[in-house]
Amino acid sequence: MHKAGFVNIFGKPNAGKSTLLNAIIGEKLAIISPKVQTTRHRITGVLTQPDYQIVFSDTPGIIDPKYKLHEKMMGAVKSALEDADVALLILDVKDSLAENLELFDSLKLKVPVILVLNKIDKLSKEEQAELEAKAKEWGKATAVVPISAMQGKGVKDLLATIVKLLPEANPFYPEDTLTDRSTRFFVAEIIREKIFQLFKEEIPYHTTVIVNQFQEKDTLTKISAEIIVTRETQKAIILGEKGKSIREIGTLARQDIEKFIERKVFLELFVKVRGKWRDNDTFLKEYGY
Ligand SMILES: Nc1nc2c(ncn2[C@@H]2O[C@H](COP(=O)(O)OP(=O)(O)OP(=O)(O)O)[C@@H](O)[C@H]2O)c(=O)[nH]1
Repeated sequence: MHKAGFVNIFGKPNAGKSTLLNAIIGEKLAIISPKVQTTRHRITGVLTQPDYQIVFSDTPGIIDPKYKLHEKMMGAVKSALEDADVALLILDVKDSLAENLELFDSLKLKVPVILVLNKIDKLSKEEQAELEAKAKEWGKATAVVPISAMQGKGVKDLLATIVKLLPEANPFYPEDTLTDRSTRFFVAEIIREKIFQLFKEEIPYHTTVIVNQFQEKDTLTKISAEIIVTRETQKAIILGEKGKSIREIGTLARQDIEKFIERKVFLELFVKVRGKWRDNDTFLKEYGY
């Protein structure tokens, strides 16, 4: 009997959705940073085993639609709600349980729910047992599974729990598929990740990245990308003194892209100012939101 289905991962920003997805798929699919709202797109990761296939989506953290960009992100959350076989609702164990449950209640889910308690490496055994008991009292989850996505703890149990809830079906994707996103997309995400890691406060939130050129040459892959910001002052910060900062972004990103595509990479980065890209529908479309 073969099982297959779609599983969506929901949770507040920083709950650990991307880390979990990466732990499951075993490749660096989603970018990870300690700042909130790094994940802006739905990312599908596909796990294929002899007797099952799970298609995962990592949705943007649940947030208020303050900007148009945020509205699009919430759109992604809603569309994910409608097409899953199982929903993983994930929370940070150090965050308020009541608040998270209230948020999950507001989603009005009609699919089976697995409540995932993440970051248990931050709790003692007693604290974990107490939290699990409280989480079970919620009553709306088919299962409550404690994990540490970072350490890979509990991930096997979680997979077994998911598989039990999946319908009988043939695989949806060929067995070597890891994701339906293009390499270009991941390249842009890796560059964005470096910006998140290197710059403080609001800079990363005013930034997007587009890959303009992706050319496979004989000995290397030539990539040219634009970093889009909203103000000249931000451009100056991204460039840094005598281009020091952008060179740093470039070096770090190139190393990771080389690991990801397993080829030598020549990476060219440009910074462009596009005022208010976050509130402009045409730009948002062009940048893939
Ligand atoms: N201690 C600990 N930290 C974790 C664990 N899982 C994730 N983190 C950390 O929590 C932070 C957020 O993780 P992400 O996976 O980016 O969270 P996310 O839910 O995808 O966040 P958004 O992209 O903002 O929606 C990162 O600093 C992770 O390293 C865990 O099991 N234990």
